[in-house]
Amino acid sequence: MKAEQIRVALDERSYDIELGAGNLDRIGSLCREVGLSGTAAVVSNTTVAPLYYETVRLSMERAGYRVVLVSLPDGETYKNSATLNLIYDGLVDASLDRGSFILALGGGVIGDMAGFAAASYLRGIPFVQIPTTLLSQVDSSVGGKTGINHPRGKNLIGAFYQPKAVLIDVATLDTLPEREFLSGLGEIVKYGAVLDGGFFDFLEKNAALLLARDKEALIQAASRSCAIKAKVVAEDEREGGVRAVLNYGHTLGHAVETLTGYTRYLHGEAVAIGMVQAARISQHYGFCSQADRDRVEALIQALGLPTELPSFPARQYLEALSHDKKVRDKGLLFICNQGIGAYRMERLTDLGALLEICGIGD
Ligand SMILES: NC(=O)c1ccc[n+]([C@@H]2O[C@H](COP(=O)([O-])OP(=O)(O)OC[C@H]3O[C@@H](n4cnc5c(N)ncnc54)[C@H](O)[C@@H]3O)[C@@H](O)[C@H]2O)c1
Ligand SMILES: O=C(O)C(=O)C[C@@H](O)[C@H](O)[C@H](O)COP(=O)(O)O
Ligand SMILES: [Zn+2]
Repeated sequence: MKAEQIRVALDERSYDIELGAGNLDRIGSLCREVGLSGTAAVVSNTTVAPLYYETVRLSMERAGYRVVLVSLPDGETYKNSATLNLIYDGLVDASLDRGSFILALGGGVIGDMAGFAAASYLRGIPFVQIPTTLLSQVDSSVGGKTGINHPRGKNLIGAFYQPKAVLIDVATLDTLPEREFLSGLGEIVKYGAVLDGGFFDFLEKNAALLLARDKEALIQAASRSCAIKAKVVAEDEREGGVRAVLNYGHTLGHAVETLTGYTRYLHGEAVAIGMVQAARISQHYGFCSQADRDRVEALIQALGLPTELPSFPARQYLEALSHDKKVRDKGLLFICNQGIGAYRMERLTDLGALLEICGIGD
C-alpha cells in the first residue's frame, strides 16, 4: 500500500501526517526530508521499545543519525511530573543540545509526555510523533496538545507544541492488545458523532470489519479521522473556539479518569462513557432526538466500549468537573450533539443539574 499524506496547515508550523502500512522503517528518511539534524532521542516505554525501537534505530542510523533511547515505565499512571523528569534526565545524560530532536515512539501517553519534554527542554527542540496505538494514530499524535496529568485533573500541565511530522504505521497495531484497540475506536466515534455524519454511518456499517482489524477499513477510518482533526486544528490551533469540539465526551470522561485515579478506565473508554452521557444531555435539552442518542449509544456498545458512569457522589464529580479546562466564571462549555454529525457548544452553569440528567446525585 502506498503511504498517504495529510497536511496539518499551520503556516510556519505546518507538517504532514504520513499514513501507511509497514512504513516504520521510513523514519530516518522522513527526518531528513523535514530537515532534522543532530542526535535523535527516542522516547518510548518498556512495552513498545522492545517491539519497535530496533526498526527505528536502524532506519535512523542508515540515515546518518546518532540515536539514544530513553525508555520509561508504561502506563497512564506514569503520565506525571516524576516521569517527565526521567525524560529530562535521559536528555541531559545524552548531552542533547539545541541541534538535536526527539522521536516519540508509543501511544498517547508517550506522545503527550515526549511532546511536552520537547516543548520545554532547552526551551524547545523539534520532535516527531511515531504513534503506535490506534488512539494515538487517530487523535493524540496530531494537533500539538502535549502534557501530563495532575492527581486532581487530567492534562492540567502542558503546552501547545506541534511536531515536525507524524509517521503512522498501521502495521504496529498488529501487536496492540484488544482493550487498547477498542479504546482507540472510542475517539474515532467522536469525529463521526459531532463532525461528520457520513463518517458515523460508515462506522455503523463497518463496525464488524473494524473490530476484526480489517486493514482497509482501519486505514479508511484512520485517514478520515486524521483529516477531520487536521482541519479543526488548522482552524483553531489553541482551542480559542471550534477546537473545543474535539473535547466531546471528555468533560465527563476526564472526570471519570480522575475520580478513578487513572487506573480503572482507559482514556477511550472514559470518553465513550462521556459521549453516551453527552448524547443523553443533548437529547434532554432537545438538541438531538431520542433516535440520535440511541445511535450514539448503540455504536459505542457495538464497539465493545462501556456506557455507564461509575458511581461516585455528585460532589466528587463536581470537584473533578471544576478542573475542566473549559470552565470560566460564566460556566462550563459543554459540547453537545446537534443531531448526528454536528455539534453545539453550551455554557452550562448548573453542573448539579447536568449530573442529575446523567443520574448522578448525592
Ligand atoms: N494530545 C492529544 O491530543 C490527545 C488526544 C487523545 C488522547 N490523549 C492522551 O493519550 C493517552 C492515551 O493514549 P493511548 O490510548 O495510546 O494509551 P497508552 O499510550 O497508554 O498506550 C496504551 C498501551 O498500549 C501499549 N502499546 C502502545 N503501542 C503498542 C503496540 N503497537 N503494540 C503493543 N502495545 C502497545 C502501551 O505501552 C500501553 O501499555 C491519554 O493520556 C490521553 O489523555 C492525548
Ligand atoms: O486535540 C484536542 O483538542 C483534543 O481535545 C483531543 C482529545 O481527544 C484529547 O484527549 C485531549 O488531550 C484533551 O485535551 P484537554 O485539553 O481537554 O486536556
Ligand atoms: Zn481524548
